[in-house]
Amino acid sequence: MPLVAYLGPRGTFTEQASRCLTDDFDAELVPFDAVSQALRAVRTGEVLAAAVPVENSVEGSVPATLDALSAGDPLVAVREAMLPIRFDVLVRPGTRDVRSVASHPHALGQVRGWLAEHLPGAEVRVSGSTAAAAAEVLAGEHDAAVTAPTAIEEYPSLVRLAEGIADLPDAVTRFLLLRRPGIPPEPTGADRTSIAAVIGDEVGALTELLAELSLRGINLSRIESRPTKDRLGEYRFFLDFDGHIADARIGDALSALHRRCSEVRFLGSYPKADRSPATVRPAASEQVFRHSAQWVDDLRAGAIG
Ligand SMILES: O=C(O)C(=O)Cc1ccccc1
Repeated sequence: MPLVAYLGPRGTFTEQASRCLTDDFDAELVPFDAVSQALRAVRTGEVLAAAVPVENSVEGSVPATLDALSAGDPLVAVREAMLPIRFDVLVRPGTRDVRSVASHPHALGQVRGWLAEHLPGAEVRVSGSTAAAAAEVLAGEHDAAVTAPTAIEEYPSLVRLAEGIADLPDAVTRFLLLRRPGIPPEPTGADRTSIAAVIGDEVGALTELLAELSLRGINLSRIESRPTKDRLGEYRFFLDFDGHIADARIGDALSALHRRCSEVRFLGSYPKADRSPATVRPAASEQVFRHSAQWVDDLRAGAIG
């Protein structure tokens, strides 16, 4: 049975997401302590794929995931999942005074208001994941953990101090299933393409990169920058846009970016979790692209334009 890595231990949001991401094949889910370790296991071939959190509607991107995607051998996303996010607070039975509370940074960021109101004196500590924080509470390292609602099933000797909390009730986290590069999943008409691009430190470089997309009627759904870590002021841009590399307008835009950027990494074309079809302007449709490419071919072959 293929192995699929996830950010563990058992009981994380990513474990839940990994079940959605593998619901069309039999997979054995294997927990790893960090996103970077899960991705390393994909790169070495120890596992087939890894489920990782990539961004949240409240806290933004997960930097550990973006960094692990841009360093090391390339990986590509083949599926995405969205999970609504609410949290429980778990403590050891009999805990009266909560002096420390731990969780994954993205969880802490989404309950900041609740913590300030209900546990104002507690020291806030960062753990590798929400479930790692629960394990650490069990071991007596912290008094409370902010966890996924499913975590109590893995830590039944802890009790809920609070249930279903979130500063913003409609928070959603997006997860990706990443594999070693291969033929992308078939286009569905409701796909997303992700890339990471490094541009030169020149006037208008970012505007020109974005123009390559907008001129071809491509809808950008995310842009995020991370330092390249090579030199101060140099950034890698993570872009998500509607469409599939098999689409003429996307292939055309990618080849333009390849000419323009000092580095472009293809991070996959995969079906969007919400299955919302891409809206394509008439001038950017497959048919129009094919027709105009044919026109150029005909001219080259000596036809009269
Ligand atoms: O720590 C977890 O449970 C994770 O899967 C990472 C995470 C943390 C907070 C919201 C979404 C994902």
